[in-house]
Amino acid sequence: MAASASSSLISSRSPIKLTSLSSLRWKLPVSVSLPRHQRRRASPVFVVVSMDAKPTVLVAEKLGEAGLALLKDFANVDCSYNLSPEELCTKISLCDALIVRSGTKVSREVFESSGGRLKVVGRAGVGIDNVDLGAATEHGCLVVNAPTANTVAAAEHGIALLTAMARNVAQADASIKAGKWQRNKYVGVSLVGKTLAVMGFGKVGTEVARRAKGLGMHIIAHDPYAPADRAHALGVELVSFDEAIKTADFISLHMPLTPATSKILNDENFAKMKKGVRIINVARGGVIDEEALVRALDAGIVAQAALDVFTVEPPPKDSRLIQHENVTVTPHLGASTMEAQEGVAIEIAEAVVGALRGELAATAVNAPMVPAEVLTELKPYVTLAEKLGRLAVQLVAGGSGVKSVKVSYASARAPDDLDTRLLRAMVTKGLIEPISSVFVNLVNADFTAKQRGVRISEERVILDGSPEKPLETIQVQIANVESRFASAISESGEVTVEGKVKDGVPHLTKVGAFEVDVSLEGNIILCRQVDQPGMIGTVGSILGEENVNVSFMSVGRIAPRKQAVMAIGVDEHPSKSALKRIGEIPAVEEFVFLDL
Ligand SMILES: NC(=O)c1ccc[n+]([C@@H]2O[C@H](COP(=O)([O-])OP(=O)(O)OC[C@H]3O[C@@H](n4cnc5c(N)ncnc54)[C@H](O)[C@@H]3O)[C@@H](O)[C@H]2O)c1
Ligand SMILES: O=C(O)[C@H](O)COP(=O)(O)O
Repeated sequence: MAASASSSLISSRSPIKLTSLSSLRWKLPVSVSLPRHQRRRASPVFVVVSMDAKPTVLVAEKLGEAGLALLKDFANVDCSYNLSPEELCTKISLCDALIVRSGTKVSREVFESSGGRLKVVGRAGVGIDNVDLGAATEHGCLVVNAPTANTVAAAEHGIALLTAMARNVAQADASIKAGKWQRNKYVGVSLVGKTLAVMGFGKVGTEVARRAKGLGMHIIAHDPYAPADRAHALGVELVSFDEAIKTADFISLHMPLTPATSKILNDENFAKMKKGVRIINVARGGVIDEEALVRALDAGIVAQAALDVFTVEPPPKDSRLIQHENVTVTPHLGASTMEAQEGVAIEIAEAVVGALRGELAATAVNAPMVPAEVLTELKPYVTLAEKLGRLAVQLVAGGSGVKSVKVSYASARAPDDLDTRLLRAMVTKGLIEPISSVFVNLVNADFTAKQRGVRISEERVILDGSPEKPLETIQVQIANVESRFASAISESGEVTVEGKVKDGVPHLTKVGAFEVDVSLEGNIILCRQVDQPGMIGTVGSILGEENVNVSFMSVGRIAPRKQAVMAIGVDEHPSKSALKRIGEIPAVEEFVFLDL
């Protein structure tokens, strides 16, 4: 049954070993062939597709052969290049994954057109500004990228543009091919001793700095998020944005395109630069206001620019910027070396195949990343969290809207040592999936809860003792609702369930004020009765007669011969008549069947 399959998770960006988590894959299909209710029960926290049928991967831009071979071993691969937006939207409903470079816009329409089938978008490169991340998250679609394989290629291209620009290589080449010999016109500038400002001291920026140092340049860098010690280790000084652009002879751009960096080089900032500054851009065209750059070139503030990327790609043929004689351009070639493209193809193919298999995604862009060792430890608690969510919501009476949920984690660990994002996502999944048609995973859990107006707060209860286990108990409480099983309401008025992990197996240990102990491996019947001899036998025999296997029974009572709650774990779904017979036992005051 579904409960035997566990959940698949997401990890940190650092390379990780997945073997210990391979058992986390869901075996049940989530493909279109299954009835909806079964699909919901089988849906993992993270991904993805049927392990029975081959998934389909649409490769929408050219990808290196080694990557294609990896994909073909696992999936049906449809290589369709140069699709129009309409064609992409039509095809996508038949695809489980999509792989693109920077030339394909993966817009909201693409996610909407996929009808929920698209589960992974792989960006074969770094920049994900062509993917609508918000829409991906809302649709529970994981976005992965290949952030490392083209770093050196981009840095080398930056240096190529820097040196070619300084010595007018492109212009002189065009001139000589036009039959001219203009030695005086193409006198260049030297690099040694000049100041280069690296804007964005990430992977590419760092490699550019390293190489430019070898050319004898003085390097400064601006990056609000880069650690100063990494810069110092390379002999690079981190400075403010203004200081960087005011003092540099050369400015090389290496930041992502974000709302904060969009058109960051504009009229106002060009006016602050040294007259005769030279600009290199191998990041994204949109970080420069291109019209302002033309004005700065015309005014002589910017002596030269070397650009690999443009706001619109390809740029209009008659663009003044492209045609400007002091501008050197290449058609977004930064990542285009044989080596980088093979590397990127392998990196993205591995990420996409892994994600489709339900393994950890080390390069997830739109999901919280939880380190692999934390995941291994949290695995049984992840299942517990989902089951408690499922139980709690089924205890709510129809018509009561679930709006306010509190999840309490009791642990001897220091709060910083326990990452609860994954557990919160799983409680959310458990709460929402039984009452909706939404597929909830780690990618879209917070969004889905917010969209449905469910506020999930978290509380840490710090326990004394040794913090060997990550958690002692997880408690889920739903406030301001009525319950189908009155005994599930705690003294403080919330539907309350609590559980713990025993020998690696999740157990329900509390319902309302009643302590019980039942393994959360099958389904559960909760009965409130007057505590008296023979009750376990009576209920057990009814279930036996109805061919329902009882896996666990536990009774929690207020006091002997007073009210008690019996929790019965059952392997099968009892028939209506079995449940009716239990309800008719005179001592039974209320009962509920809970589907896990
Ligand atoms: N031309 C190409 O073919 C090509 C190839 C590879 C990468 N790129 C582009 O280069 C850029 C850098 O890639 P990367 O792999 O080094 O990414 P990265 O994430 O490793 O580095 C980006 C750095 O920019 C910094 N940053 C963010 N906001 C900033 C701001 N407002 N000011 C200054 N710095 C800021 C970040 O802190 C980070 O350190 C990206 O835009 C990427 O798309 C282009
Ligand atoms: O962000 C990147 O990785 C580069 O811009 C490369 O883009 P490309 O894959 O379209 O060459």
